[in-house]
Amino acid sequence: MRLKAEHISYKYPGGSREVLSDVSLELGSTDRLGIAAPSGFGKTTLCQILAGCRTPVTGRVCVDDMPLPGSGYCPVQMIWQHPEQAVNPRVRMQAVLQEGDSISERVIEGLGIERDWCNRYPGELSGGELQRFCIARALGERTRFLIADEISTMLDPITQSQIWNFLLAEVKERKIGLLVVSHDEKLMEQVCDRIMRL
Ligand SMILES: Nc1ncnc2c1ncn2[C@@H]1O[C@H](COP(=O)(O)OP(=O)(O)OP(=O)(O)O)[C@@H](O)[C@H]1O
Repeated sequence: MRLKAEHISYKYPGGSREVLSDVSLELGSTDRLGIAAPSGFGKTTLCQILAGCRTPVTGRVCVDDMPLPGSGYCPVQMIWQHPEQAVNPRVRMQAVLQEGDSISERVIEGLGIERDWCNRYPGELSGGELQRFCIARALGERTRFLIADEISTMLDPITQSQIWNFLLAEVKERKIGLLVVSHDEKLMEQVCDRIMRL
């Protein structure tokens, strides 16, 4: 499968400048692409457009030449930088996990999610524990492309390497195309097979 973004431009409503201007990229099922750029260059905005969370002003995003679905499960899933902003604070973690597609036990275990965490609310977990749930939620069975936007910035080095080791094995096994945004150049060199600079 192939994720394609063609000639994407974006300007926030009321904004004075274009945040993205004529950006194109392609991602195959076994690719691991890094996106590097200074702060404010539109990396998060681009991730949101690729995952169908934001509509570009011009250009289009397709999977195998078909536009992203307007409803139902999106094959392009995004993991957000701040997990506490990506979950409903009023629902227990078990329900958060069930928001997307079905999630295999292998994913739950591989991410080190403990059973009793599932009965807690988001505010009763650490940032790192919460991010594991967000990663699991993005790895539903129908996920074909994964967009990881600064997902490990808040994690300690050991947790960071556990999570990346699991993620890399998972995307390889399931042939999920991976797009990684990070300011950590060393991490990107280790995780990605090519890096695009905006
Ligand atoms: N909802 C919004 N409304 C208006 N402007 C926004 C909005 N969200 C982001 N911006 C602006 O768009 C620009 C790009 O933001 P974005 O978060 O995509 O950049 P980024 O490259 O991911 O930055 P960072 O590396 O700091 O996370 C910034 O100048 C930001 O202020």
